[in-house]
Amino acid sequence: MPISEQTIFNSSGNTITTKDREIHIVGKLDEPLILILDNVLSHTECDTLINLANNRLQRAKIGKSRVVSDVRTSSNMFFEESENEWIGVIESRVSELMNIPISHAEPMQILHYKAGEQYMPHLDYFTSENVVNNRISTLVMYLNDVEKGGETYFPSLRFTVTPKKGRAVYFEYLYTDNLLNELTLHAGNPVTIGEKWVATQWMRRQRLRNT
Ligand SMILES: O=C(O)CCC(=O)C(=O)O
Ligand SMILES: [Fe+2]
Repeated sequence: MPISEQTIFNSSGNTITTKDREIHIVGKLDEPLILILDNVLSHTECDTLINLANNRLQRAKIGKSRVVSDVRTSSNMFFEESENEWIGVIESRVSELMNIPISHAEPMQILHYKAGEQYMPHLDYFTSENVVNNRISTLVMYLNDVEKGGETYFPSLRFTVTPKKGRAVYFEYLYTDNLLNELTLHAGNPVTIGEKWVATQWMRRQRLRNT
């Protein structure tokens, strides 16, 4: 199939050099564009994100805001915009990598899956009519190695990404051909052994932040 549509991400070459890091493209699907990127985060950054999130997840669990859903059985939390130096550094790297200004970024999400937990197939963009400022791209960053299971799976493409500490999977869904957008349907497979931590960054078409 000839490649026809323009992408947001400029993925030529094997490495992407951001201001503070050399990121490696270790796998790629052309259309819809899906990239597997290694060395997006250092191990120290992964550990720090997990530690910062861990306290807040535990607190969230006893709050009444915790809704039980079958679609996603994992627990989540969101960091405030650049709430500390770690988040600030990671957000600016991610914005440079995703080729979208940080003002278009949603708050970074942390997800924690225990053994048996999963995220059923879903699209990251909103499909209701008249959506303003929809999501356009996603970066899922793996914060730990998962002993078994927990892959990110694209069922329509039959494409699987194995979690690895510091690795990320990138995909975008701003195609004119909506079929390409729909092909980004994805799931977090059940974690079979161990646990799984990810950080998700979603980008919007237009500005979302005031800063
Ligand atoms: O956990 C995963 O592998 C996928 C996470 C995801 O789909 C999301 O955060 O939107
Ligand atoms: Fe998702």
